[in-house]
Amino acid sequence: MSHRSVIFGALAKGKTVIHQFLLGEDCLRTVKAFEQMGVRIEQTGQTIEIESKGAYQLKEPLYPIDFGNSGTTARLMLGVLAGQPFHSVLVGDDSLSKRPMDRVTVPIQEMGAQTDGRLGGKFLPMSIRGGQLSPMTYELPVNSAQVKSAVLLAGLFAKGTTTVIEPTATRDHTERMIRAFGGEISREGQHISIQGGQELQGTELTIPGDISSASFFVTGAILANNSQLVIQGVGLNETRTGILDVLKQMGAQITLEQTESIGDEPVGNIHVETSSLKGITISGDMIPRVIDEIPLLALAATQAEGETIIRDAKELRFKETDRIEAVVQVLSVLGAKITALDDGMKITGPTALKGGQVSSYGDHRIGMMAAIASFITQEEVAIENPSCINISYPNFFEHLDSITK
Ligand SMILES: O=C(O)C1=C[C@@H](OP(=O)(O)O)[C@@H](O)[C@H](O)C1
Ligand SMILES: C=C(OP(=O)(O)O)C(=O)O
Repeated sequence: MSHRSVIFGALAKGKTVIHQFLLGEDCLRTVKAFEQMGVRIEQTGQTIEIESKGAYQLKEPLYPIDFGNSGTTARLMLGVLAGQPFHSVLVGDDSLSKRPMDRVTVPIQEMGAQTDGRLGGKFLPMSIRGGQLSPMTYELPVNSAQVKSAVLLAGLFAKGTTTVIEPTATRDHTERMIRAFGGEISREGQHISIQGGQELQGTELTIPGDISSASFFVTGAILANNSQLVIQGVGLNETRTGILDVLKQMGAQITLEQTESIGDEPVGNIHVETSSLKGITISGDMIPRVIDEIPLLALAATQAEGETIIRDAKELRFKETDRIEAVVQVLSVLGAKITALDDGMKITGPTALKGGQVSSYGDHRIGMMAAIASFITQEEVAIENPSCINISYPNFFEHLDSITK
């Protein structure tokens, strides 16, 4: 959510102040992107202050914008740049340069943006020249909040109403944030509509703790012996709490205490303790609600009684790395009984895990999953290239130390 708040703060007129708990590299990439377009942004500790003249006053960037490893930032920014009457170039790291961008360029081209990129226009490095956009109705061909958000962002610049049809609900932070910045967006069933030409207004907001980051410790506490943990101030938006629902279905002792709402987002404390798990099937509409937590669910499944089957999750193959292959490789090295399926994986448990040397595959979520696995392995787990964890969770090891002491 933090990169989204920077995007909306930069598009909104006036001053925006964002307070947050985690400041990942992906958020800082978004800050740099807008600085290159003339927006004044100051960061003091965990607070970001943005002073913007609004969405129509951005300047043409002189140099390529580097999105590093962040697919969300690159894709959402394609939606923003589609509405800008200038040329920009987008680049990323090795992983991002291999992730499909046509899922966003197809709809924004139809709205009127011109894009080109490597390998027939599908990959970064990519150039985009935006301008006057026409609205469209777009049915998402993949369950992706990133694509939904990019089309809605482009829709802010189109003349008329843009509608995204979402067959399966995906995270709705973009929609909630548009409202937090004074914009209007409506939802009727699977149709989400936005009127172009709205001017967003700067605001002050606090970003709740990220449930995907909290999930590492939730899973660790369930698997470790004799543990009890309370994680405070976590965002409990129901498009994101699938991990808690699935773990509970597997038998985990988790209770939630909603303490407040920050803006439109419910926030609360998660209480969790050591639990015995059983295998289940995870598929269908649940998948978008757990998409980033599937590596952790696979780890949990190695300790669950019986078979866990994860299906309908082919999107995992298009993340920072092919997360189906990466999870299967890492957990196999540690001794799990796990096999890859075309659109998921199958895990049989419980299996005692041994230690070993595993790769993070340059993927923050794989690196953190391996670190949590070490809670239950007989020997040490050595993780190659752990620095990728800074992408979403720079103080992960500090927090890990503090809860394991
Ligand atoms: O919109 C977002 O912030 C994200 C949406 C998800 O991607 P998709 O919706 O494309 O699957 C998720 O995997 C990604 O880490 C962040
Ligand atoms: C931030 C993530 O992904 P992306 O690179 O798609 O933004 C993620 O996997 O949590």
